[in-house]
Amino acid sequence: MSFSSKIFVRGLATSAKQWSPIKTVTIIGSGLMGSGIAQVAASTGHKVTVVDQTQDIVDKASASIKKSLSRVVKKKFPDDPKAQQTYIADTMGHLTLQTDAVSAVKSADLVVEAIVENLDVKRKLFATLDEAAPQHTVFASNTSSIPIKDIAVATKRGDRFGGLHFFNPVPMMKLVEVIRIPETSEETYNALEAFGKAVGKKTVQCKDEKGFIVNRLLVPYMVESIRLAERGDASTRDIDVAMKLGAGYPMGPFELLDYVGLDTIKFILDGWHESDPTNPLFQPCESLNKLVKENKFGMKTGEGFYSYDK
Ligand SMILES: CCCCCCCCCCCCCC(=O)CC(=O)SCCNC(=O)CCNC(=O)[C@H](O)C(C)(C)COP(=O)(O)OP(=O)(O)OC[C@H]1O[C@@H](n2cnc3c(N)ncnc32)[C@H](O)[C@@H]1OP(=O)(O)O
Ligand SMILES: NC(=O)C1=CN([C@@H]2O[C@H](COP(=O)(O)OP(=O)(O)OC[C@H]3O[C@@H](n4cnc5c(N)ncnc54)[C@H](O)[C@@H]3O)[C@@H](O)[C@H]2O)C=CC1
Repeated sequence: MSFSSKIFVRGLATSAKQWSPIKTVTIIGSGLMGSGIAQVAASTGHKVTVVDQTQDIVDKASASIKKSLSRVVKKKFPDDPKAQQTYIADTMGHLTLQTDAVSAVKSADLVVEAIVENLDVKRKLFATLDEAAPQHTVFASNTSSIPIKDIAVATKRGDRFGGLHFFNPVPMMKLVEVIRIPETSEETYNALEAFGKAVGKKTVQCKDEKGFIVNRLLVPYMVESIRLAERGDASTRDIDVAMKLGAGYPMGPFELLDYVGLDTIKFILDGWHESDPTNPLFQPCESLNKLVKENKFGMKTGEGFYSYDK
């Protein structure tokens, strides 16, 4: 191991040039994604604090994580209830859930933001955390669609800011997109990539452009799916069946839209439409807007393009 890498691995976070492997993680937002990121970080030995707005929300997140873990352990430790319970207890033992973001970042090596897909709310959060977090703390957003640089401007730590874009459901999806902005230091990028691998994911790197890789390619597919249904060319159900049986997708587009959350989808599409109003891909979708107006966000509310047992 070269001299520099020895410093690289052993060095304490005493200067911007050195970093320690990420051990303590704070996740802001305990919804679909934040709870999943917390789960995979805690189950891989990281000390995790998850923050949301109310105790009721974090209690729900705790229950959701336990439910997911109970599914994971059935496959991980078949016919071994003791090992199953130990895995769940160990994971939950690494998790703290609370509602105070400022205290939650005081000893964080990494803060991952997974709150609502709204730039102003993200900026406000990061500006507050930038004042509260230690100098060495790395910030990352799990945003689906907002350029990381547009979020990072709210802080004074562009060199310690990046994107960690996980996929839903986090315990099952093997990918995380690691995004850097021009200011992201090499040490920060390496720390983010190492964290992605440490939680069991395959990392890919991409530029800080709209939708990174996967979402940028999902847009034409999912937008055209809705247009196809709105034109009456096929039903949502048949479009889903067709893509699962004809293209081998695990979910059809409408199942996926309901799974992701129509509120999030609308935030994404509205944001891209605002930034590129003439792009035909980003034109508003009538059926999507109608469902969101009726608070039908998909699986998370029990009804979207389809209805679900809550
Ligand atoms: C109007 C249109 C506008 C478009 C605008 C722009 C759109 C751009 C895209 C926006 C996307 C935004 C989201 C984002 O940023 C990125 C994403 O995350 S995209 C989504 C990526 N994810 C997928 O594509 C998921 C595809 N689906 C699947 O992989 C599978 O269906 C899934 C794994 C979810 C479920 O598996 P399946 O076999 O289909 O069925 P089961 O439910 O029976 O599960 C089988 C098995 O798997 C385990 N398991 C499943 N879920 C979990 C979980 N949450 N936790 C733990 N374990 C889980 C479990 O063992 C299951 O077995 P059981 O016996 O049922 O327990
Ligand atoms: N849903 C999906 O499939 C994916 C979503 N993402 C991104 O992850 C982020 C979160 O998305 P979801 O988990 O789906 O949303 P969600 O709606 O399930 O969860 C968001 C959570 O953030 C909390 N929150 C909002 N403002 C907050 C604040 N100021 N402080 C603390 N908590 C706050 C909410 O109470 C809610 O629990 C978004 O940026 C989204 O684009 C990324 C990949 C996949």
